[in-house]
Amino acid sequence: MQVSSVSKPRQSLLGLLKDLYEITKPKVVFMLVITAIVGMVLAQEGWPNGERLIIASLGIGLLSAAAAAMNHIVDQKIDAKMARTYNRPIAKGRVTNEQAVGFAFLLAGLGFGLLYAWINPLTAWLTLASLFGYAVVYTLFLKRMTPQNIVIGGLAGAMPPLLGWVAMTGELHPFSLLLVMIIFTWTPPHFWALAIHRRDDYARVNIPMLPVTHGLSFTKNAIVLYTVLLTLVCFLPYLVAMTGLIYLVSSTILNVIFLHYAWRLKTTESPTIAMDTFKFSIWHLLVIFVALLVDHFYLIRW
Ligand code: HEM
Ligand SMILES: CC(C)=CCC/C(C)=C/CC/C(C)=C/COP(=O)(O)OP(=O)(O)O
Repeated sequence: MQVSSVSKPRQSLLGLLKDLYEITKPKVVFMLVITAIVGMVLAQEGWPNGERLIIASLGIGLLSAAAAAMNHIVDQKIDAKMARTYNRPIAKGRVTNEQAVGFAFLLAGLGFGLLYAWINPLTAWLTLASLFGYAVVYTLFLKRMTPQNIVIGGLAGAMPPLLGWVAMTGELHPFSLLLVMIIFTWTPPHFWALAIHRRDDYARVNIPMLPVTHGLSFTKNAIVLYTVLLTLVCFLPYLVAMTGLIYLVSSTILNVIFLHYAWRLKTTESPTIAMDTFKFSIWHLLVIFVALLVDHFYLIRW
């Protein structure tokens, strides 16, 4: 049999599975599911029904993973040109468009079906809307159009606590919106810190991220302002008696540290401070959501 010299070597099944796993952005999806679970737990007294919690987490996780895979499909050309992303499976051609599209729709169908059949239609539709918000509205349009891309697009990634809450109760509760607001105001400092570090990457592919369009100084000020806003938003769950002192003390300490990072990012020239701030942002959100859980079970009011 003749093998064309231009044909790519076929990769093993294990290699393909690893690549498909990678395009689901597993660490991000893990974090999204944690925030959804916190929404589920806070929706009632004590623990929610275990089986319902697992199915809802699976459904929200599958739709988030599908959204991430769609982001890889839409962004493959720019991913191929950026130092951070050039080795991604679709950008490199290790996963074909047909494979990726089939995989993304399979995950989306499974996730939607699980939520619709076993949880409730409202959760299924809202989660599908979040997928659409991230994979289409953010990735296909906003990302390429405006430096406010991640502020508006961040709403999709902020939705899981509300999705989790609706999964348990079938209703939209204002308390769940406070959790959405925390992630919504956290997203700009989370991402812009990374975008400062990767500014040249985004400039090369003409993606109008804030440090490219408005410069470093403007972006650093915006990070400080959003971190102040985040700190204020984090007081709200305590002020409306949704949470107790464990949450208040934990979130305040975390926000003071985040503010310190943001201030150092603005005022020092350290080459590592932008990435340090980005990395801290992930721990910050994770610990705040763990604190919400602990607070739910060991409520201390003052
Ligand atoms: C529009 C909103 C967002 C944007 C633009 C954004 C951007 C990014 C980017 C570019 C990375 C990759 C950094 C790298 O490759 O080293 C990243 C990593 C990460 N993001 Fe975000 N993010 C957003 C929202 C979120 C949300 C809502 C969450 C979770 C609640 C989240 C959690 C994470 C985590 C856990 C990582 C680390 C992943 C890893 O180490 O592989 N992000 N984010
Ligand atoms: C159903 C549901 C809750 C959907 C939300 C799905 C989701 C994966 C949200 C996370 C947001 C995120 C990682 C944005 C980065 O995209 P980017 O294209 O700017 O980053 P990249 O260059 O690393 O791909």
